[in-house]
Formats: sequence, C-alpha cells, structure tokens
Amino acid sequence: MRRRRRRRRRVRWREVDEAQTDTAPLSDCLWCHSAAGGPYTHSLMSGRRVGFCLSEKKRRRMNLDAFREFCAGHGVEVVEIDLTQPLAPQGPFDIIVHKLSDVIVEAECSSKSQQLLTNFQTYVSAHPTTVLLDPLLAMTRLLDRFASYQIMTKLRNSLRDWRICSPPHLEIHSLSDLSSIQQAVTTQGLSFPLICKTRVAHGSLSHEMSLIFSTGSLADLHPPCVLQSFINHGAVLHKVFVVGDRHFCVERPSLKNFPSGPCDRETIFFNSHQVSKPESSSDLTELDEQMPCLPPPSSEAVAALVRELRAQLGMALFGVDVIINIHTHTLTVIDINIFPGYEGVPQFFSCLLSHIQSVLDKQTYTGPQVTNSPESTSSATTGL
Ligand SMILES: Nc1ncnc2c1ncn2[C@@H]1O[C@H](COP(=O)(O)OP(=O)(O)OP(=O)(O)O)[C@@H](O)[C@H]1O
Ligand SMILES: O=P(O)(O)O[C@H]1[C@H](O)[C@H](O)[C@H](OP(=O)(O)O)[C@@H](OP(=O)(O)O)[C@@H]1O
Ligand SMILES: [Mg+2]
Repeated sequence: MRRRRRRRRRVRWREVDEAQTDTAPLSDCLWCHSAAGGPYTHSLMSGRRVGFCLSEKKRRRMNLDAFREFCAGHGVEVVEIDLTQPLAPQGPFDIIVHKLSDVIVEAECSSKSQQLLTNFQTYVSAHPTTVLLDPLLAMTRLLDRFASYQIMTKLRNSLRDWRICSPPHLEIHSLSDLSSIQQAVTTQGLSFPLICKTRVAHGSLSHEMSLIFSTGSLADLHPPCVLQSFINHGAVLHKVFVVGDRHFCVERPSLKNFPSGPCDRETIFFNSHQVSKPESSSDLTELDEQMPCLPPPSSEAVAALVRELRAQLGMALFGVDVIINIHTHTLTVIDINIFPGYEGVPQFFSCLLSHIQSVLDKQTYTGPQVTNSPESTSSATTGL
C-alpha cells in the first residue's frame, strides 16, 4: 500500500479579542485582560469564593488543582463542591463554575442523579446572588443535538451576510418507516454521504458516529439520532473556544473528503475522539488526494459567529466546531460544545479568572443581573 506521509499538523491557534477585529499578536495573548481593559485587580478579587462542580474526569482534564493554585495567587479561593453532601455548609459562593453533563444525562434514568441535580437547583434557587457559569437551562439544551442543531440552522439566516451556515440535518426518532426517512432526506435537502450522530450530545456513547453512503444503509441507524449532510472540508477542523468575551481558534485534524453523492460503500463507524483530537491520525483523517490548503476562517466572520452564538446561547464557556466547505469556501458550523477542553489555549486559566472577575465586578457595581428565582432556576444569574 502506498505509504502516506503523515502530515505533522502544526497546531495553529490565534486569539481574537472582541474589541479588535484582527488577531491580537501573540504577545497580547499571553495575558488576558479584564473587561475593564487591564489585568485583573487583586484587591477586588480578594476573599472571593469560586465553587467548581465537575466530574472527576473533567476536573483532571482541566487540571483544577493547578487552577486553584493560580487563583490563590490572586486572592481567589477555589472550592470543589461535593454534590453528594448538603451544599449550604459548603458555601457561600460568589460564582459556581460547573459542567453537570453526566448528572443531567444520568438524571433521566437514575433517581440518585436526579436527587443530586435537585440539590444543586435548590441551592441555586435559594442563593440568587450566586452567579452560574453557565445557566443550567442553556447547558442542558446543548446536551440534545436536536436542540443544538436547530440553533445552528438559524445561523443560516442571522449570519447570511458572513456566508456562515450549518449542514442540512434530519432528526431520526425511529426506523419504523424507512421509506419516509429516505423521502425526508431528499425533501430536507440532505446529500450523501450522511454523518449520523446520537441525539444525546454528551458522554462516551455520544461520540460514536457513522458515515452513511446510500439509502440502503439507513437501516444501520440507531435512533434517536440526527443525520447531517457530510461536507467535504479537507480534513481540517477549526475549533473555536469561547471564554467570556474572548475566543480562540485552534486547528485540529478532521475527517477526510469523500466522493459526493450516494455510492455502494459499507457504512463507516467511528468515534469522534479518534478523529479530531490534536494527535488524531488515521486512514479517516488522511486525505486520499492532494489538494490546496484552504484559508482559515476569517477572524471577522468567526467574531460575528461568536457574538451571535453568545447571544443565542446566553453562555460564556462553550466551543463551536467549524469547517470550510472545499467547494464553496462557506464557513460551516457542525457542532457546539458546552465547557469544552480548551486544549491548545495556553491562556485559558488567565482568561477564565479574568472573566470571573468581570462578572463579579458587574455584580458588585450593579447588583445581580438575573435572580435565580424558581421559574428561572435553570437560567440563573448568567455569567455573561
Ligand atoms: N457535517 C459534517 N461534515 C463533515 N465532517 C463532519 C460533520 N460533522 C462532524 N464531522 C466530523 O466528525 C467530527 C466529530 O463531529 P462532532 O464534533 O459533531 O462530534 P462530537 O462527538 O460532538 O465532537 P466533540 O464533542 O469532540 O466536539 C468532527 O470533528 C468532524 O471531523
Ligand atoms: O477537543 P474538545 O475540547 O472539543 O473536546 C471536548 C469535546 O468537544 C466535548 O466537549 C467533551 O465533552 P463531552 O461531550 O461532555 O464528553 C469534552 O470532554 P470534557 O471531559 O473535557 O468535558 C472534550 O474536552
Ligand atoms: Mg465536535
């Protein structure tokens, strides 16, 4: 077999400061400034208590211990919240940073997880001045690809001027009527190959995907799932990581190009974490043909996308996966993630602390923006 030279992928990343339309030079990227424009002021942050509620896996991946030390150097106490214990004695908290995806997903079928989630929501409702990063309802919505893909679809209109879109998609609830699915693929404007993703967007099973090459293979689907047109993009993914009013673009490996249109090819099953991590390299990510490098997404277009998503989502910590269509050069949004890994963003800690300060500064001077009243429990004080 012809040995393909495995391209060493240079991890290219750039920060784009909301206040600037072009990429801030690296020197400016190494120190995140507060919204007020200067490095965060130690005095205002002294005595602040920031609660963290993360899975064991997430706290390790984020290196929460290192973040705790980083914050301690700026007078901020990081407190890990134990959801299995009463929260009140563990408080008070000025702000809670959390990723409760595991608990939220498991609460669907586990009374224990439901109780943990209820404990958290009860505490948040009883403490309206505690800021949530990010609101529970906003995060829960993105755990359902049916919901997040509807948000992505709306981008076609709101960002039409920036030539930003998302692929046509189709919700699959059951396989009881395959012919109607085949018909819907056509009427909804999807085109083969199709990529199939689970409806649930979090957890190990959520990254198990498949590439479908013909209508005959639609029987391979496992509903509930979502079909999306596969867009050829030259095996390069652009991950946009958002932290408050900053965002960073990181290039990653991605799925290679496939011939457009239906073909008699077996379904390909894969795990997305084999495809788009910095070290991913396989037959699925190596191009079968040489092609010119595509220009990265324009900073202005990415800034417009982030502004729109920040407004639509009401969140401060999220990631959006973007590819460039090799035929139209359209910036195509294929995925949105809550509290991603920020791998390739060396200044994540400083930007996270800077965002925490700017949120607390706003609260100090203007009072809580949104109370955590019961009906808005899950849309508690936002961390924006
Ligand atoms: N519509 C599409 N067209 C082309 N490639 C796609 C499309 N959707 C996904 N991909 C490819 O599959 C990979 C995984 O897709 P996606 O990001 O939706 O999965 P995920 O499990 O949510 O990933 P993660 O949570 O790691 O961001 C993408 O990084 C990209 O390489
Ligand atoms: O490479 P990234 O930062 O995108 O990887 C993320 C991934 O996008 C998902 O957000 C993962 O979350 P789940 O979908 O909930 O598994 C993140 O895992 P996490 O353990 O860091 O939350 C990946 O980092
Ligand atoms: Mg993704």
